[in-house]
Amino acid sequence: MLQLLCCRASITAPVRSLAVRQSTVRTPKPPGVALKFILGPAVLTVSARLFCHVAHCEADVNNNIPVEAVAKNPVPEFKWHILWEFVKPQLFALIGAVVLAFGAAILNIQIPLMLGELVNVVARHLREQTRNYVQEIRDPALKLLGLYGIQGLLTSGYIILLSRVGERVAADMRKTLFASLLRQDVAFFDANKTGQLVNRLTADIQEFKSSFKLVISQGLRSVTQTVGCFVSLYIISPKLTGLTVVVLPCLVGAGALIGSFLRKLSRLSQEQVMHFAQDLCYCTISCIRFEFYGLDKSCEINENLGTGIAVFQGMSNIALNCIVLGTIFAGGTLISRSEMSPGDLMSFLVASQTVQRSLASISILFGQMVRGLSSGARVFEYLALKPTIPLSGGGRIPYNSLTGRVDFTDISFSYPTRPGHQILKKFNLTLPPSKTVAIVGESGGGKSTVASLLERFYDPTSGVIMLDGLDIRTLDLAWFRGQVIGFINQEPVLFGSSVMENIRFGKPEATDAEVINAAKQANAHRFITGFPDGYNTVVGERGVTLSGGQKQRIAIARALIKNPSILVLDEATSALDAESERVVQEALDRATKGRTVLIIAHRLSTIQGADLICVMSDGRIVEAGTHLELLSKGGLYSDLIRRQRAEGKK
Ligand SMILES: Nc1ncnc2c1ncn2[C@@H]1O[C@H](COP(=O)(O)OP(=O)(O)OP(=O)(O)O)[C@@H](O)[C@H]1O
Repeated sequence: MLQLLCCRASITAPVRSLAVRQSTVRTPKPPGVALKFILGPAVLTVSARLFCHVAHCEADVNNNIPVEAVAKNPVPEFKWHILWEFVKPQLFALIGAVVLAFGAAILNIQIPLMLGELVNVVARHLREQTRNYVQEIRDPALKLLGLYGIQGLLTSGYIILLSRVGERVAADMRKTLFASLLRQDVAFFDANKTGQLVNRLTADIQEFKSSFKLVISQGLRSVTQTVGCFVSLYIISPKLTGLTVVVLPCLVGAGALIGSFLRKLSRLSQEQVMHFAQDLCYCTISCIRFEFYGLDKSCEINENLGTGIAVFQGMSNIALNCIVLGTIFAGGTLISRSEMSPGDLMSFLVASQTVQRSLASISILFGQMVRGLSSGARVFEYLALKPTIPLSGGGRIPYNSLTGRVDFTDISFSYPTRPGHQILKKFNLTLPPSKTVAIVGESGGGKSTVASLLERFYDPTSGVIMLDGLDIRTLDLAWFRGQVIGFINQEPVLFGSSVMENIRFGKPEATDAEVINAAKQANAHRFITGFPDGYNTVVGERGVTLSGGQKQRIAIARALIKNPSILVLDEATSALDAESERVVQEALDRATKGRTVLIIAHRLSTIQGADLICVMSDGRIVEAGTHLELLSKGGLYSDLIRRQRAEGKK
């Protein structure tokens, strides 16, 4: 699929032949891993983690965006209604996943309370030395075990469901985006880089899928757990919870201050790297010393940033440990006053750790969500694109009454990517039915542009192109390209399938007999049957296992199989050696009989038999006639002939 897209987007030739037919789940690194075992009142730890993480996160986000995009592209808007269209078919699975995740989160809230119960049993046993310890502990222990089991099952369940939803949504998005890209006209591929398109099909969709799964699963769990455990904390000990809430704003304030300083440093470092990357594009030897200075500066800022983060982590470690100590101290006081049991203290510490983990995970998820939304927005931007030249709709001319006469009337044209550069200026030309017209002229004069306009790869800026007196813009494009015009150019695009499939690409419903007949007309049958696998021979990627002349004859067969009324040959033999050219020319001579033919040629020797030869210069036709007429005129054409003969002798 991607190969097809690269093929379509990288050069116009493949685009033309196509146009004729028409998890790694990224788990965010937990910040402050060193603090893993700290049992601190969560809210307090979170502020530290949150701000520290934001600094990292910002650096990460920027690192993923190409310099060019950071500099120029505004982030497109995320369209929720488009996402809804993809999610709708998976709604049942999604609701199931949400319910299971919610259930798992509720059970997670119960676990600290159950642990507290267990500790109370142990403490009572120590205090009262009861003999039936096993009997007493069995029930709460089994309950806890059951809770762990159910929680595990629910977790597996929602992860399975969510990954199913994520994969299907991503696959649907990829298919729809690919189809949407294939519908675009050639001007779109002129303006957009292949890498960018492939990136949207792969990296952006992957990023969106990972974020989607992560945000729903962990987001739901974390929010539920945070709220639930907070309620538990309050129920266990309103006093301890109150203490926590008093300390919180101080820590959040300090964290915010240091966090904003670190973010500033991170931004500075990013800007430095960005400037370096941009400057490098234009850098000459003379400015290399300056660039080294830039690199040193960036290194210095990064070192400062590293030191800042390290100090921040160290300080938050100390703060968190002190808070655990403080909680145990305050809890111990409450226990000694019989206002709290040891089990309650245990529950408080475990619940607060759950809140701490959940809040830290929410802070990570926030960064992930921003990334996911911008990836999704980039994908949706291309999904919503409408081609300026629609592939279907419009009239058709019945085959029996189609004569194949083409008129270019007062055509002016500039490529959309270069609107100021006019290629054709009031260009006029008629291709009479069943006649061969050749266009010659200097390189870059606009000959291939005439063929592109006839194929409707672009529409003229002004003027009209008519088929049998009808403006081609009013005709059904799929019919026009698929049945009326056959196009053969210098670089035929073959796909890595069999010869049979490659020829059938011109007319998907063709029978084997039709394929063989087209191959015979194209002088290709003999060499194809000479292969051990005949028509089933696989031609290799882009036809690498065939010679230039063989590829060209398969392309001719592909064009002939649809029995087109008009044939466009754009430098069809110019890439071939003399022997291959002779064989291909023979095929072409046969193929052009009885059709309206437009030949664009470099080698003038190949078009001497044309009914009309037109010489192009400065965007219009300046001379026209047969070979002999033009020679006797002694104008531009005879000049070109003379020059080519002189070059041939060299
Ligand atoms: N896709 C495009 N976008 C912008 N400009 C283009 C595009 N394709 C061609 N051009 C420009 O249009 C002009 C005419 O190109 P065209 O290919 O029609 O010339 P040509 O006469 O066929 O040349 P040659 O004989 O070398 O094939 C050239 O200046 C070329 O640079």
